[in-house]
Amino acid sequence: MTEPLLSLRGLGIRFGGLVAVDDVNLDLPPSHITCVIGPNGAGKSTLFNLITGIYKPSAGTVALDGEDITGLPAHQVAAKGIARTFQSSRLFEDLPILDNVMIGMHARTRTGVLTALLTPGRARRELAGCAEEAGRILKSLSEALFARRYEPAGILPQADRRRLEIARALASKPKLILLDEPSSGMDDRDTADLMADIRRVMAENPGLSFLIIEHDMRLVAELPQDVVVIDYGKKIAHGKFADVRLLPRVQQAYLGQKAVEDA
Ligand SMILES: Nc1ncnc2c1ncn2[C@@H]1O[C@H](COP(=O)(O)OP(=O)(O)OP(=O)(O)O)[C@@H](O)[C@H]1O
Repeated sequence: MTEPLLSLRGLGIRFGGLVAVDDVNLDLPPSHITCVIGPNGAGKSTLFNLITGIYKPSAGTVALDGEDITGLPAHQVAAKGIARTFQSSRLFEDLPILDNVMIGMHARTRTGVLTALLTPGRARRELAGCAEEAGRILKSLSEALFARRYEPAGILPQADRRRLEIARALASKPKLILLDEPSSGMDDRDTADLMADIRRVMAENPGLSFLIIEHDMRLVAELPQDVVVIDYGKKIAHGKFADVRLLPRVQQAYLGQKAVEDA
């Protein structure tokens, strides 16, 4: 079997009396799309926060490409190769679209794009190189977004905001991208475009994997190779969506015990 890209062992965190993520073991291969599903409050976002160093685990380990990254602060996790987007959009609304992509490079540039953007005159050469690369990334994701690259990000509709966030994540040259509910607020057409974007990004970036929290079952049924189901902080299933959705434990998590008995 291929060496896992991401490997979680016994991962958990408690907030006072609440065990929000409980003893999660998970291996994700490279070049793979996995969706994380589960009822509201199951612990999906908390799992992302543990993987990306926003929370320090109470138990267990996180390894990327065989390297233990447990407990590293978020910026170091990003530099190791894990990028993410959030449930709510986190763009710099007043900055141009292109600059929003360049900010994604901050984790891996020597001077730091942020410093360079904020102190004109310094690190000009590095900044010019970054702008060129950011333009290339943007163009590969969307010609239309590239054409509007000097307009402020704040004017973009929801689907383009998501696209721009993915471009910004790509700018850090990640091995793994975590997307938190990327299709929220999208109609069917936007969701279909989003899936096409993700497939194209995968094809253009060999080895890159996605871990995606999603509630939209059309996307979950179509896009990932595998699905992980979380309930009350525990991983209760992992496999093909067609198989996982039939498991009584999964149906119970979504519908409740009574509905399963009545079905
Ligand atoms: N910083 C925190 N302090 C205390 N409790 C927290 C904290 N973060 C999350 N929780 C709790 O952990 C549990 C899991 O929350 P989480 O947001 O991870 O769920 P989720 O599966 O992402 O839900 P949703 O699908 O609604 O976004 C919830 O009961 C939540 O209230």
